[in-house]
Amino acid sequence: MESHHGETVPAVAVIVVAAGSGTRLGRARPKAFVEIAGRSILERSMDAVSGMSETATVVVVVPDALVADARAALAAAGGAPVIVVPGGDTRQKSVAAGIAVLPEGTGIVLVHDAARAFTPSAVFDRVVSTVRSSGNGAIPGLPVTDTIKSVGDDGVVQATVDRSTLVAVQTPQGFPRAHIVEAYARAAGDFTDDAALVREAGHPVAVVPGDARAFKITTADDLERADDLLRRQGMNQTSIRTGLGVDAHAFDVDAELWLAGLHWPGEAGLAGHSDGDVVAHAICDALLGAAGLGDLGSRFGTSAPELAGAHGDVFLRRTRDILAAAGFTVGNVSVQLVGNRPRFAPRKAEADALLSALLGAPVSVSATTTDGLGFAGRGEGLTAIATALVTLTITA
Ligand SMILES: Nc1ccn([C@@H]2O[C@H](COP(=O)(O)OP(=O)(O)OP(=O)(O)O)[C@@H](O)[C@H]2O)c(=O)n1
Ligand SMILES: C[C@](O)(CO)[C@H](O)COP(=O)(O)O
Repeated sequence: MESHHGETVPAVAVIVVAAGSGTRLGRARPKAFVEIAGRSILERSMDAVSGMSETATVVVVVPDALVADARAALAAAGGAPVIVVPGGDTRQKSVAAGIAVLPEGTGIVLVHDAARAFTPSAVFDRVVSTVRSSGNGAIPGLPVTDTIKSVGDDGVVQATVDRSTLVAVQTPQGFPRAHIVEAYARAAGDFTDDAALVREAGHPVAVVPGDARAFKITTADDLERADDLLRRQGMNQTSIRTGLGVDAHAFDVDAELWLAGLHWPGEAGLAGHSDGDVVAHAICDALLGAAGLGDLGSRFGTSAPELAGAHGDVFLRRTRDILAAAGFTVGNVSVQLVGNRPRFAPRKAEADALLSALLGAPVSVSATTTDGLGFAGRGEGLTAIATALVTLTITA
């Protein structure tokens, strides 16, 4: 996919595997079609996919006998069109059926268990952003909290396993398309997750933070847990707030340029008490404003000697921590840089990845000029305008 500024942004596809029978759940219907409080497990999973920050192609893999029903139900639910295909008799075969119908131009593939019906959309975004910035696979995982034992056939404990290197992995699992296509083409044997195949094919896979709500509905107890979660969500109120931040600095030809947290060798710098990084400063103002927690000036005034010459990442980390301490979660940030130089597009992906990692949420920076108008058009300085979305959950 070609972006406004000419750089290539890999298009994302999500394969939702929903073709399992749900033997361990023990219901008459295949598991993904079992309802929780009036909506099927599959429909609830689709909510998380629709909540992703970027639009993805969605492929849903269902039992052969339910393809027509699923097509009708998903079309009736509205939203973007979904490709529905029949699965196989193992999860791996169902994923392979989804891979076979991926459209041309897909660059990043996420595979998600429909059975993880309450996975927050932020987990999908986190996986996409890590695959995009690293060029390798990424899977969500949680630390193992129980003591783990290996046990012999006789039921007697053999050893205590060191859990410090263990992680319980979830979905969505994301990969560059070439890695997962190669891994499935070479698959020898049946594996329980996609990362295992991709590792077998020799590609690295990173673990990113998972989420307790991404638990897999496997047994009847898990259905009860799902009911409880819905009840608790009904009692919690999430407040969504947006904020706007604007910053401008004049060029200083004797200074080094730091912009969007990056060093730009050979470019004129920006004048200021700190390093003048307008992108970082506008983001901080947008975040603080959204949370009603002041602004850059009141939080990090020019009287603070330790902030003289400070780089943008210092302000971003501090702002992130101020919001987290007050209970806010950053949803996403969008920034537009206004000015003639530097040419931003070649380093957009690098800037987005750095800022997203700093804030733990998707950040997208774009750039534009003013057709020669105003101080930016005359090449006297730079402006950045940022918007931020933050959420605050109040538990009743
Ligand atoms: N042949 C299969 C088996 C599993 N899955 C999907 O893979 C995910 C994870 O599998 P699991 O939870 O183990 O589902 P089931 O195989 O249905 O469960 P069981 O082993 O209890 O039968 C589920 O969303 C399931 O629908 C699939 O698409 N095709
Ligand atoms: C893909 C998976 O959900 C990651 O935890 C898991 O491996 C599926 O395993 P199952 O044996 O099919 O339940």
